[in-house]
This record gives sequence, C-alpha cells and structure tokens, in this order.
Amino acid sequence: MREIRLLVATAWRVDRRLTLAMIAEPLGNTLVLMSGLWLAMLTNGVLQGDPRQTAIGIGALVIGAGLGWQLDLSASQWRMVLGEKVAHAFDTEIARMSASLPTLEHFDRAEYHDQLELLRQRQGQLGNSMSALAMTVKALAAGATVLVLLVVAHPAMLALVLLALPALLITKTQQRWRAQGEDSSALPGRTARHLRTVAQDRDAAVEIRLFGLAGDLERRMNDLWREQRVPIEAAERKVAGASLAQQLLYVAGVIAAVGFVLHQAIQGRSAPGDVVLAIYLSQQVQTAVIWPIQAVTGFGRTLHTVRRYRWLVDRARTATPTGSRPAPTEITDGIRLENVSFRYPGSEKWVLRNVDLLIPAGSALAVVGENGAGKTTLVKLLTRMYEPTEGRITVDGVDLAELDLETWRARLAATFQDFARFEFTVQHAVGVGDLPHLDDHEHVEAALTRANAHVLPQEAQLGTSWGGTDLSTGQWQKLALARGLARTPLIRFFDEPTASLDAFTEDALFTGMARATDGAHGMITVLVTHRFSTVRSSDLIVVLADAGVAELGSHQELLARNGRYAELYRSQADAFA
Ligand SMILES: Nc1ncnc2c1ncn2[C@@H]1O[C@H](COP(=O)(O)OP(=O)(O)OP(=O)(O)O)[C@@H](O)[C@H]1O
Repeated sequence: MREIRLLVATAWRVDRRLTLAMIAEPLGNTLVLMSGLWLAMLTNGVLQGDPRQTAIGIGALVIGAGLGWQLDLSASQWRMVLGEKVAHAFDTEIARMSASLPTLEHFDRAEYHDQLELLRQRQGQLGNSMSALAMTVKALAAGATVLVLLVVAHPAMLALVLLALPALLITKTQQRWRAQGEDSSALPGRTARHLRTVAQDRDAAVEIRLFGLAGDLERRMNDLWREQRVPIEAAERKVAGASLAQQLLYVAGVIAAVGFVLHQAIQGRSAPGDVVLAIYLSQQVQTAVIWPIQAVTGFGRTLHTVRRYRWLVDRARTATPTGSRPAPTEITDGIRLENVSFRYPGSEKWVLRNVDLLIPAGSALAVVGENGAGKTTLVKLLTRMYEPTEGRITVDGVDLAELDLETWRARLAATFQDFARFEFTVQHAVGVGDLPHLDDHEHVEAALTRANAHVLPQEAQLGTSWGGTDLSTGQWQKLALARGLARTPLIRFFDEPTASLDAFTEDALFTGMARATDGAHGMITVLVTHRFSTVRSSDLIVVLADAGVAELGSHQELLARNGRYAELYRSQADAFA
C-alpha cells in the first residue's frame, strides 16, 4: 500500500491533470465492454419485435462504445506521457539520493550495490509503474464489468470465475520464481556491468591494451552473462510451463460454459440475447479473468522495484544522523582525535586504533606513512565521509558528530589524488569548488592563478564527447587543485594532490599557496603525501604505521629522533641525490 501511495504521490507531483485523467481509461474500457449488453438488447428487441428495446440497443451501442473507445484511446496516450514524466522523476530522484547519502559507508556494503544494481536493471519498470497501476485499475474494472455481464447472461457462467483461483495461485508462484531468479542474478549482473565499465574506461584503456586483456575481459563477461541468465531462464521455463497449464484449463472452462448457455437457449430457458451475450463474453472472459490477475501480478513485480526504490529512500532518510549544531567559523584551539579507532564497514581490520592526536589551529600538518597506513582514511574521518568506529574527533572541544554535516563540509576544501573530471566549462569545473561563486569569473581566475592551472580559457568546454577539449592527467589535476583552492575553508586537505605533477611543483604549490592563508580563522592545512621534500615545511608531521601514530613532530625533531621518519626521509633524499 505504501508503494502505491508513493507512486500516486509521485505522479500527482509530476502532473496533476494527467494523473486525474488516468480515470478515463478504465471508464472508457468499461463502456466498450458494456457493448455485449447492448448487443443482447438489440438482438432481443429485433427478435421480439420491440422497437423501444431495439432503439435503446442501437443508441447505447453507438454512443457508449464510440465514446468509450475514444476515451480509452486518448487516455492510453496520456498514460504514456505520464509514464515518461514519472520515469524522469524517479531517475533524477535516484541519482539525487545516491549522490546525497551523507557518508560513503554505503559504498562498502554489498547489500547497497545489489539493491542498486537491481534498481538500475529495472529502472524502466519504475517509469512504467504509473502505467502499470492505471492498467491494473483498468483490468480490475474490466473484470468487474464482465462478471456482472456473466450474471446477466446466466449465473451458471460464473463458474468460470472458479478458474481464476488456480490461475491466481499459478501467477503468484510465477511471481515468486521470477523474483528468486532476479535476486540470484544480481551479483553476476553487477560484476558484468563493472567489467563493461572497465572495458570502456579511459583510465584502464592503456593497461587493457598493454596486457592484451580485451579477450580475457570478453570471456569473463560472457561467463558472467551465462551465470546471470541461468537462474532467470530456469525461472522463465517454470513460468512458461505453468502458464500453458493455466491456459488449457481456462479454454476448457470457456467451452463448457458457452455450451451450457447454448443448451439452455435450445431448451427455451434463456432469451436469444443471452446467447449473443454469452458468445460475446466468451471473447471477453479471458480478459475478465486472466487480465486482472496478470495485471495485478505484473503490478506486484513493479511494486517489487518500487520497494527497492523505497529501500533507497529509507536508506537516504535514515543514513547517519548529521548533527544539528552549526559548524564554527573559526578554529581557536584545534582539532583533536580522542582515542579514535576505525575499521571500514564489513571489515574486521582496524585501520586506526586508539589514536590520540591534536592538530593545532593555524597549523600545517603533513601525514606520511607507507601504502595502506591509513592516511586517506584519516582525511575521510575528518571530512566525515565515515564516522569513527570508536572514540571521537572534536573541533575546539565540540564533537564533529554534533555538527550539522552540511555546514561542516562547507568549511572544508580538498584536492584528492582520485579527483573528479567534471566535463563542464573550465569556469564551472573549477567554480563547483565554491558554488556561490560558480559563475564568478574573477573568483575562478584567482583560483586558477593560485593553482597555476591556466590550461585553457575559462569559457572552454572540457571533454571531447561534448565537442570540447580533453586534458592530460596533469592538467586535469591542476584544475582539481584550482577547484580545491576556490573556497576559503577552515581545513584544506591535499591528499596526494599532485601525484601527476613533479616534486618541485608540489613543493612550490604547497608552501607557496596552501600556506598563504595560514592562521586566518585558525585554518588548518592537512597534506597527505609520499614526497618528503614537501613534507619538510609543515609545522607538524605525523607518521602513521601499525594502525596508529608512530611518530609526531616537526621535520627537525623527527630527523633528530632518527626513527622511522628519518629513515624514510633519508632513503628518498638518497634516491634523488
Ligand atoms: N572502503 C574500504 N573498505 C575496506 N578497507 C578499506 C577501504 N578503503 C581503504 N581500506 C583499507 O584501509 C587501509 C588504509 O587505507 P588508506 O587508503 O587510508 O591508506 P593510505 O595510507 O592512504 O594508503 P596510500 O598511501 O596507498 O594511499 C588499507 O589497508 C586499505 O586496504
């Protein structure tokens, strides 16, 4: 019921007039179906020499059937238009909800991927859902009309209705088989989709060619396709067998029922019009009994998809509470990790364990450590892409979890190694880093200058598929850097922001630009890098290892300690000497 409410509410929001017009189709169809009655009246009128009955029969046939047919036809076209509008509403809503889940936790959950994959596969059904609902109402109205006409023809013809019972059972079972088939095809379907994306992915293109992976990818995709089809085809075979049995049973019933009314007429126990009605109904009974059941079943399948959609809606609504306290506009003391432990959802491994760390206001912190040490994870915790599994992170003593997530994120700016390639104009690709200034030419110009990222004029379109220009990885990265510099934040993150740039450029960027606003509002800069030449100029360096803080101090202090940092620093210095 909640699903139907959601459907109607969506359609109503999208187009009230068309939603109301959905009533016209069942109405029109009912009028057309009533023709059997007028036909019977006309037959009786003619045979009994009753001009009044004959005239009513003819008039009702012409007006009722004509009007009904026209209503049915027009409304079915309106239904298609409404279906397209509802599909668009669902598509945009799914994209919006997926993008606005507050944290990244859902990406680590297989359940989310499976649900979303099935939702994507069946997205067309969502668009047709309103149509399916209207068709179901139409089918039910048709069923009810034919039932009434069956009674009029001869109450014994109602025996046909009994055939609906096994049909109902069969269609219910069919629905379950189909759902089971779909569910067990979700994982191979998702994997195949991933491979298709990889095969067409620009970043993977070089390795695919170099390692000659095209054939291997094709084989994997074919295997997965077969694996995905097996449960679906098995379910469809069972469904087809059951449908055939149902049809045979049904046809036998129709023959018996019409034969019975004919027999009654021969015996003089029914009017000739009843025979006409019974023959007319023999064409319609299929519609009356099977169609509503199939429509309801088909609609049930649509509801299955709507249920998945609702799952996403609920998920988006109940996702991590974001806190309500407005984020501060300056940092006076610092950011503190208090006994913070973290492991990714579904993982047993602690990435960080009992970490205590103070990042003083106005400081530049460098985070170093070997691959997988947890540097990016630390950034994700500070940006609240994830919440700590244990412990808390505070800003000037206030738990981050208490802060309103949106305002907190508005105080952050970041540039990541895995940056997004927004194929907009240069102006917008950088401007999205500070939405209120999206179209502010001067503002974006300043960010481009700071990042030394004047790769193209600001109005130039990016991306060849839009008739624009493509950029080298380094140029894309510079734009990402400019985007990260567009906003004046409380914390500025650089997570290996310059992997595609040379060490000299990174050092110049970090020391020259990022720290240019040092101290303003207690702004903190967090730099994650493997380049120790850049790290040197930070106020504070934290070395992560074994899920914790291995060393902490300034460059000089850590060198003097002669520990892990000194070792890593010297090995890099030697390598570049
Ligand atoms: N989404 C995830 N789910 C499960 N484990 C993850 C996830 N992301 C990262 N990890 C694991 O967490 C650990 C820390 O990863 P993180 O990306 O923070 O390392 P890093 O220090 O930034 O490494 P690198 O220098 O290679 O970028 C790694 O062992 C990684 O496998």
